[in-house]
Amino acid sequence: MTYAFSIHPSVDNGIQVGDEDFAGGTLVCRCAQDPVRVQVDAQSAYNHACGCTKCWKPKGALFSLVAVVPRDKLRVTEHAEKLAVVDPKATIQRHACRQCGVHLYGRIENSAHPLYGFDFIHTELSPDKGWSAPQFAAFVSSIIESGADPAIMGAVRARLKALGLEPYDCLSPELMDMIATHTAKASGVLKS
Ligand SMILES: N[C@@H](CCC(=O)N[C@@H](CS)C(=O)NCC(=O)O)C(=O)O
Ligand SMILES: [Zn+2]
Ligand SMILES: [Zn+2]
Repeated sequence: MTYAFSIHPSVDNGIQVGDEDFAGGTLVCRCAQDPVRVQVDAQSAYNHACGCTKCWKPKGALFSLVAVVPRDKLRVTEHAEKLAVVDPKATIQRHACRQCGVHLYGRIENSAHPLYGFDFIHTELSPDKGWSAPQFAAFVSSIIESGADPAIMGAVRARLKALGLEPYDCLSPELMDMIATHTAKASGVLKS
């Protein structure tokens, strides 16, 4: 079966399973010369497709693939001088290569944020194999904000389901519950 759209090149032909024993690798930007390199000393978690307008997507893809790692397990090892924050006002500070445009990592600097401590990465930027597989699709309706025809949404959701990526219009229930629990504890509604 061929489709008129690409969810993402890493999943269009089926999803590769992750390796339980994988413990991290390198992310490399797309510059032919002097690429930015980021060392991640952890397996990724919560890997998912994100349809929002802010997450970096390869050309032609409707979705980004984005995962998290602990922020203390990520460090820029080469050409940090090429990085710039895409939108300094955003919750997630996305550090992109000014030359080739890919986002090397996103970081939350507000320590009160429910997802503080997670850095956001795109494992497709790594030559290493074994990163955790995408599990669900988030912010699916948001692809319309990037120009997707609303008429294809039924087909997009059906394709995501067929790939095993349950579509949600915000984050997955597990993550939404985690965020709400953090908020309820911060306000005192729940005991911490
Ligand atoms: N509909 C909006 C949704 C943006 C959004 O809320 N993105 C989520 C998923 S990445 C988020 O957590 N954003 C925080 C941020 O971008 O800093 C869009 O597509 O721009
Ligand atoms: Zn680059
Ligand atoms: Zn996103």
